[in-house]
Amino acid sequence: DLSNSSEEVLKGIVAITGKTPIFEKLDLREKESVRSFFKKHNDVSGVIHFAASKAVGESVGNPLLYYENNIASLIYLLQELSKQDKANFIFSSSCTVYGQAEEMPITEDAPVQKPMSPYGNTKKIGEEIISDVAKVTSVNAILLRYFNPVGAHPSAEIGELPIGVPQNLVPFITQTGSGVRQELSVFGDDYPTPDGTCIRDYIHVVDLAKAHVIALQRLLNGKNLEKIETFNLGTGTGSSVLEVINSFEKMSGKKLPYKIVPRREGDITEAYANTDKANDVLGWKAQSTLDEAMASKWEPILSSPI
Ligand SMILES: CC(=O)N[C@H]1[C@@H](OP(=O)(O)OP(=O)(O)OC[C@H]2O[C@@H](n3ccc(=O)[nH]c3=O)[C@H](O)[C@@H]2O)O[C@H](CO)[C@H](O)[C@@H]1O
Repeated sequence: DLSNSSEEVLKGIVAITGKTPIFEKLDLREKESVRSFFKKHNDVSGVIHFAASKAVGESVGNPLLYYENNIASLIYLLQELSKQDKANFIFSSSCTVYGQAEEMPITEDAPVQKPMSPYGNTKKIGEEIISDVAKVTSVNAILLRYFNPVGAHPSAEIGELPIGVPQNLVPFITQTGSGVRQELSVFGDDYPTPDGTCIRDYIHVVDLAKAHVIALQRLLNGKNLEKIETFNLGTGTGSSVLEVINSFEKMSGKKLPYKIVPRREGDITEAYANTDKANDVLGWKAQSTLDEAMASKWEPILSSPI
């Protein structure tokens, strides 16, 4: 889900633990390979689980791919982890579990709703599986509900480079800005928001990555820890689609060709986070503004080979 920040997370883990992570390719959908990995490495102190698919549209067309990739792999991991005396698990969840929340900003206590897509449903089901397992096993888990991750690492070595036509707003903007795409479509300007376009909470991937390092530290430290904890990871600020476009134009100095088209099915009007719990309990706060995220060095990423 967040492969573009895993390098940052790994660097953080090295800094915290002083240990070099083991790099090993592993197919989590293969129960036997998960089992043999844990047999070989019986001293795994924590797992951050990023290995999931995240394209909403693709999940509607191929739900079983999503249930296998996202749910089967999670079950195999938890089966092995729960055999350990002590196990720490961090899950990439999503604000999609809130659906269209009634109140903004959204707190972690807001009711979870059945998501509109199989992708979203894998996040909701994933959270439920982890909670059930954590209640009766050695597994301690932190569920991180990401809002909308954007931006790239300053090294420009990691960033978002979707294969094919991007479905998400920011990669579509950067590709339009660089001329790969001719024009951006804005999905609806008749929403009940100040400028009529949808509102989201865009969080810089590096801020998001740092939250994982802190969450892992919290699990390893174990102080005042509950078996299962949930945190919103957002900036706390909502931005409309037109505001994101304006920010990109300001930071890149490029004019972005766009047209207003009808609403995209399944989009909610607005979602932005109340981040008090993450601020207070994790001691984490997003540092980057939308402008800083939009100023990410995305050009080298776009021109790099897939
Ligand atoms: C409901 C749902 O499952 N949401 C997922 C989707 O969030 P979102 O649907 O919020 O992310 P997105 O980047 O696809 O869209 C953000 C906003 O931009 C608008 N837009 C998007 C593309 C475009 O070409 N033109 C345009 O106007 C869109 O209508 C929305 O209002 O993807 C995210 C991945 O980063 C997360 O996985 C979210 O869980």
